[in-house]
Amino acid sequence: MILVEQFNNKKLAAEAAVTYIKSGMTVGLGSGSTVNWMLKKIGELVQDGLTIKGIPSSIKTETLAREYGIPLTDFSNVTTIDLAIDGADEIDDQLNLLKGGGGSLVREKIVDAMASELIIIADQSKIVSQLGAFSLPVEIVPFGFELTARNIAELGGVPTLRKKDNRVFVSDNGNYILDCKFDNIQNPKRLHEKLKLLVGVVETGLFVGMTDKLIVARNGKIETLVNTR
Ligand SMILES: O=C(CO)[C@H](O)[C@H](O)COP(=O)(O)O
Repeated sequence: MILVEQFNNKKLAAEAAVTYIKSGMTVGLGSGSTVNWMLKKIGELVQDGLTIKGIPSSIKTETLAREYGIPLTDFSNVTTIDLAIDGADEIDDQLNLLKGGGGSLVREKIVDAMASELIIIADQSKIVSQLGAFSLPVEIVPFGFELTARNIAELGGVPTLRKKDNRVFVSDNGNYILDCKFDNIQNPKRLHEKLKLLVGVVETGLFVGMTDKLIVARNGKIETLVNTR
């Protein structure tokens, strides 16, 4: 039997988030396949007269945004981002995130952290009770990566150097990524802090306490959760 997904939940969540974008805004553009649906929709709205400026969080997003005709800007021209919309690999019930499956975690974190509001878009497959089934991406400086990997292993992770097409994957920032298996990340903030203290670590895929709103599509229905912290 072939199971065909009845609804495109990523597309639904992305299009629901776009309704929060208003003309005049500077919008942080996340990365990933869910965000790509958002870019398509923003492109259509721009054709219809929406005036925004986007700040992309990856070269892939930048390329696609340009193809869709979305006007872009950068940090030399803005002091604030009104709204950022991004995807995630895992989302826990505190709306903490595990991100970086697409390898864009550093730029995503910079864009998301700068935004006055961060909306996360996802289908239901991303909702978990505890982060960590997905290996945690950690971006590291290439020099001495073997040592950084050993130090991460001492914290209880099992790091694997990310490869693509049989070559070491290199991020948009020229760095490597270690996908680190931690069984059950019980305290994401603490783990993030410990990893950040290791020399050679640039950034982790743990986005703790950053989400303002989660838009998740489940079986064709949208649920919106607002972080009231
Ligand atoms: O963190 C990310 C990329 O670094 C993405 O947001 C995350 O991987 C979600 O991707 P998708 O929408 O394709 O499931």
